[in-house]
Amino acid sequence: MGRYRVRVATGSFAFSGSNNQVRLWLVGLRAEAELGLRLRLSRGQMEDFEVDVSEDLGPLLFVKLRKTHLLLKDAWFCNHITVWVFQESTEEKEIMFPCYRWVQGDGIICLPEATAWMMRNEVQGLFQKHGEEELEERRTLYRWATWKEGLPLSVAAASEKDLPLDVRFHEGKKIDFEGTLAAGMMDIALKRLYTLLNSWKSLEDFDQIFWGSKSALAKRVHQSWKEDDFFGYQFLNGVNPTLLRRSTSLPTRLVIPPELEGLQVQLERKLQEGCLFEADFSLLAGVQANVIQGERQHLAAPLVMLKMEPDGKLLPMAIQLQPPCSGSPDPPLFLPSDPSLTWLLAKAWVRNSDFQLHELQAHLLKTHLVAEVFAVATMRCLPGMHPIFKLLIPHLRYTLEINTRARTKLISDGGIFDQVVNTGGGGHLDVLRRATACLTYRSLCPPYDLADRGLLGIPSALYAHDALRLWDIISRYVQGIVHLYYSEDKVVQSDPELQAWCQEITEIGLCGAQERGFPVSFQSRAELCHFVTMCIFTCTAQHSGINQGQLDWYAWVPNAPCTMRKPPPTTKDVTLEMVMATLPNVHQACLQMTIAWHLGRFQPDMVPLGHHKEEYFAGPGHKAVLNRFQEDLNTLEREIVARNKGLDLPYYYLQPSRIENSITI
Ligand SMILES: CC/C=C\C/C=C\C/C=C\C/C=C\C/C=C\C/C=C\CCC(=O)O
Ligand SMILES: [Fe+2]
Repeated sequence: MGRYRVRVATGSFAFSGSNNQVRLWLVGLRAEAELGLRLRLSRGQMEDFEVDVSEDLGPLLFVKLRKTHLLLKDAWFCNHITVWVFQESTEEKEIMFPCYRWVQGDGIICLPEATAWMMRNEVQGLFQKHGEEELEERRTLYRWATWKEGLPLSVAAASEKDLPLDVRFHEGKKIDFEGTLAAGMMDIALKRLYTLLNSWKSLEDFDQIFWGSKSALAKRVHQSWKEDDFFGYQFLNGVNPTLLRRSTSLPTRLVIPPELEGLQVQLERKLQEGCLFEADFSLLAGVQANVIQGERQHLAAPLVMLKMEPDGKLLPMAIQLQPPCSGSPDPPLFLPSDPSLTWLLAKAWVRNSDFQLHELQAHLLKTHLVAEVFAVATMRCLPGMHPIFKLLIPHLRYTLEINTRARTKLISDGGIFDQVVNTGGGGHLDVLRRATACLTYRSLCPPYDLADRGLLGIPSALYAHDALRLWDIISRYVQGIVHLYYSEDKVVQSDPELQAWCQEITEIGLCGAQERGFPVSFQSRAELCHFVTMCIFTCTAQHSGINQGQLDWYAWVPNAPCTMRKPPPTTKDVTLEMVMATLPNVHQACLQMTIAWHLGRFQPDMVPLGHHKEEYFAGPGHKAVLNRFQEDLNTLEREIVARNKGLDLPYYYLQPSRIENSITI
């Protein structure tokens, strides 16, 4: 009683095709019919068929798929099924059934049509029921686990092999990821061999391992790392732009000895002028340092005071390496006027502390682990036809696998942190715990975070500028989509799946983060938009801003030493021997360079922000919103490129074409 054209689209990456047979059914409101097609599921191909169906199916609701095999199971990646219904008046009506999943095993997969969510209360509750069944299954596939107490929950998986195929790396990504690591290990072997024959006594000796692939900015770091303005610059626009604050008073931990009265006066003057800034690493105070191959490493918890010059340069004025401690003499203040090696070592200590807070707090916790909570909650709470699922899923690609790998190779017992980082051996977990305990909702939202840190309206604060622009662009995109589906606040309030998702993130995934400003429900469209903007910003722009700099700023090891092998200086007598005995040894330095390159380099299969190919939504409204998003991103791209042309040091981590659509590395 009807004629249909059916298109079956197979994914285009390796192994997407399949030799197995797939059976297809069209499911309408009144009846369903098997199509009896013989599909050739070739990678990257679309196959079209015309079929006649004798029953009256009524309006089409679902397509059902079932893969069967004789001997060999061969998973198939289905992009989507599209059906055109021939109407009486030859006009065709197109109906989309997005899939973008692996079809494995011989279970039935049921794809609701793309606009199902709008009709969930109609068609006899069939969509509703489908959504409930889907969630029931997903809740068994994606379970929460406590990897370590005091950290956000993670996905239950002992290794990446335990993860569902749909969230695993595709073959190309896996080969690239594992291949570059292997190549990096070869590099290390060669460098160690080479340095065996040479001495390791002066800072220039680090040149012996400073070869292989490195960026132009890394070479500039090599050249300029000792300069004070270069040191200051990194707090604004380096690998970790998240710590600096404008001072509102002199920090209480800053004890200025009477002989430095002049410094006190200067600090107070800068404070009054609004040009005084601070970077406080107190979170590291008292953290146990690692023991690497029997040698105790050391940690500091510095405070750096900086002033901003009229030309926008940020210059360090004083460094206190440890907080004062009752019963001990006051910690010394290191100054730019100190002997040059003394000052250099004090700055190196700050850079080492920044490495810890950057990697553990800004990078791992505030992008990777938080994004994982969004990912698991999304899989558990939002059915595939839910608009927020469709909006977020492209921004969650590969995150569960990269994080699972981090838990088994990077921050695990015996992992990279234990091997070469001074917080390793458990201290790193304490830092993560402390950072989790003070993680606020505001700190994940640049308009608030930058205001709280007093960093608005500073022309030389390029991260801040670009982050705000991106926040606005993402926010407009989110609002565009949300307003298509939520006509008023009441629709938000009465969406039980959405409310459960919010609650699951805050109360379960983030372990009771409502105390730190995270919402447990959404009362309005605006609250929903703000939260979803935060999710997308975190998974895209923020991660790119924090991740890419590893390549540039961590390749020249003295600029950001992964460990310190001697205690922080307590006097100003510093020799070159002390500096070299403190900085990482050859092996530690080599491993840092390799991992920084591995994690910071451009990802070959990267999808730029807003340019995913999957089409989960149907209809012109959504297309227009997405086009607008892409145009806004292009405009920002041009602005940043033009700005950077005039800069001595370009800032490109938040250039839209370099921002990945999700956390994949
Ligand atoms: C110099 C960089 C040193 C440490 C990097 C620290 C934190 C990075 C934070 C998040 C990165 C997330 C995931 C990366 C996961 C695994 C790759 C790392 C090492 C793999 C080593 C291996 O597989 O043998
Ligand atoms: Fe990362």
